[in-house]
Parts: sequence; structure tokens; C-alpha cells
Amino acid sequence: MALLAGLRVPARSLLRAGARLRDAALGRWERAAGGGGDGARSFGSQRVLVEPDAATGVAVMKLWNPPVNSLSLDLLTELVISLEKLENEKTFRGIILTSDLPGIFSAGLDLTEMCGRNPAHYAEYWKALQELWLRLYQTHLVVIAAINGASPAGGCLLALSCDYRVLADNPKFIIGLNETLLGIVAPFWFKDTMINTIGHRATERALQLGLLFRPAEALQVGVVDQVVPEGQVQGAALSAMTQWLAIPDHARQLTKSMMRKATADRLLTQREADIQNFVSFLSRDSIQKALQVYLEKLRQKKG
Ligand SMILES: CC/C=C\C/C=C/C(=O)SCCNC(=O)CCNC(=O)[C@H](O)C(C)(C)COP(=O)(O)OP(=O)(O)OC[C@H]1O[C@@H](n2cnc3c(N)ncnc32)[C@H](O)[C@@H]1OP(=O)(O)O
Repeated sequence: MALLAGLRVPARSLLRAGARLRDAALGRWERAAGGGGDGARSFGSQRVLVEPDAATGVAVMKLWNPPVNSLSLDLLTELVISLEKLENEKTFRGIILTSDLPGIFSAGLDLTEMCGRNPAHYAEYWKALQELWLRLYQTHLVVIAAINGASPAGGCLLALSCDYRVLADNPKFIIGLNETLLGIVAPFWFKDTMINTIGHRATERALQLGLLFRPAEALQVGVVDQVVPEGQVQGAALSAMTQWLAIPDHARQLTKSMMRKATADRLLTQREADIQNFVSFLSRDSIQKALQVYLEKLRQKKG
């Protein structure tokens, strides 16, 4: 609870009120006189703010979907659109992906999109997630994750899909694919993305146990490439970007494609079957029950 003008107001209500205020101010993103150092203007959507710097060719992309940047259908769609827009601008060579919410990078898939909905909704949701992953994983741009908060499950997938990861050093900023803890199974392309980052054995252990790593462990296992003090994460990501952008684009891009194509193709060749799997898995009573219990636990955490 927070005290506001003598009234006891749940902190969450304040956050939501803040969210509404910010929604109302959205036009400012379009109008802003440029996060861009070279006259480039900030742009974005309701949940994704893009601050492009035409001088460096780097855009900072910030997630803003309160309270926890869960990957709702809307956020997934807006991310794909923002990414596509930057890919189509010849000026841009790199993206720093980060969060505009304190303490949270992304809470992963939005559990409310996966509970108590109909099969058509599950299919639409899963297709949107596939779309985002395929685009992010294969983009010709350099993408560096500046992970400034907790990053479980789908949040970890987002980070793993980038080219380089910098994590802020705070024991609350856990990262990992914890699906088994929810009684669900990380899809094969989540698993493949992690294997490509930390190897088979470390992934098997992390996935079976649903491990959520604290910064030092995440660095040790290779889930992230760098851990820096809080407050330095974006600067460190920009420094790393300089190194990545020093490489000739064509050589780096072809190498990225060579390294990632087989993994992406594996999903591309069975996209529809993967959607059907997800829908039938999620439609099971036992899975719905497990997710509802988990969501309820999250909601009661503060109570
Ligand atoms: C078939 C297989 C398919 C897919 C694979 C699945 C992948 C996934 O990504 S599943 C989602 C997994 N995510 C998690 O397990 C994270 C759950 N959340 C948390 O652990 C914490 O919320 C946090 C560490 C991310 C943040 O903690 P904190 O700051 O203390 O916030 P709260 O826990 O109090 O949460 C605030 C508010 O947000 C709701 N919420 C949290 N996570 C989600 C989510 N993933 N989807 C939807 N909603 C979420 C939480 O219930 C609270 O809601 P209320 O304000 O209504 O109480």
C-alpha cells in the first residue's frame, strides 16, 4: 500500500494510474524532438519506444508494458512492427533492446493470453510469438540486449535471440527458461536457442530444473556475456555495439545467417504443426489448471 494524500491506495493501483497517464501521453513519442543525435526522431507504439540515433546508426528499443512487460499479443505485434521498420531503414545497423520499466526486462509470455481463452486465440498468440522470434533471431541488424531487470522464460528467450547480452548486477534480476516450474515445457525452438548459446549439457540441466540464474551464475554458464553494475547497462551495451559495428556488415550478416539459419528453418518447416501442438497442449485441463494455480500464486504473492 502507498499513502496518497492521506488515502491508502494499493501500490498496484498507482502503477496502473501511472500507466494510464503514460498511455495518454503517447503522442509525445511521435512528437518528441528526437532521441536521435542526428535529427532522427523517436518513434514507437504504445508499448515499444524506439530512440534512433542516425549519427551512430543505433536505435534503443524500450519495452513498456506494465506491470511486468509480459509478452502480450499487442506487445509481440508492436515489437515485430518496430523491428521491421528499423530493418527497412538503411541508416540503422544496430539495436539495443532494453526495458523502460524499473526492475523488469520481461516476465515472459503473458499468462493471461494462455489461460481461459479459446483455441483460435491460442493459435493467434503462438503465431505472433513465432513471428517475433523468427524476425529477431534472424535480423541482419546487430541486436544487443541491455537486460535491466528480471527476465524469466519468454523474457530470457528474447535476450537469447539477441547477438550479445549485458545484464545489470542485481540478485533480483534472474534469467532463465523456467517453464518446467510452471508445469509446462519449453518448445523445441526455445531449447535450440539456448543450446546455441550455452551448449547441450548446460541447457539440459537448466531446462529440466527450470533454473533461474542470478547474474554471476548467468555469466558463468554463458546465458549472458557481461554483467555490469546497475545503471551502467545501457552504456556497456553501447560500448559492445561499437565492437560489433566495427565488423564489415556483409561479412557479419552472412556469418550470423550461417550460424542461425538451420535453427530458424527448423521452426519454419513445421510452423503450423508447432501451433497445433501449442493449442492442444494448452487446451488440456491439467495444463490450464497448472497455469491458473501459478497465476493465482503470483497474484497472491503480495497479499
Ligand atoms: C506450452 C509451452 C509454452 C510456452 C512457454 C512459456 C513461456 C513463458 O514465458 S511462460 C511465463 C513465465 N513467466 C514467469 O514465470 C514469470 C512470472 N512472474 C514473475 O516471476 C514475477 O512477476 C517477476 C519476477 C517477473 C516480477 O516480480 P514483481 O515485480 O514482484 O511483480 P509481481 O510478481 O508482483 O507481478 C505483478 C503483476 O504482474 C502479473 N504477472 C507477472 N508475470 C506475469 C506473466 N508472465 N503474465 C501475466 N501476468 C504476469 C502478476 O500476476 C501481478 O499481477 P496483479 O498485479 O494482477 O497481481
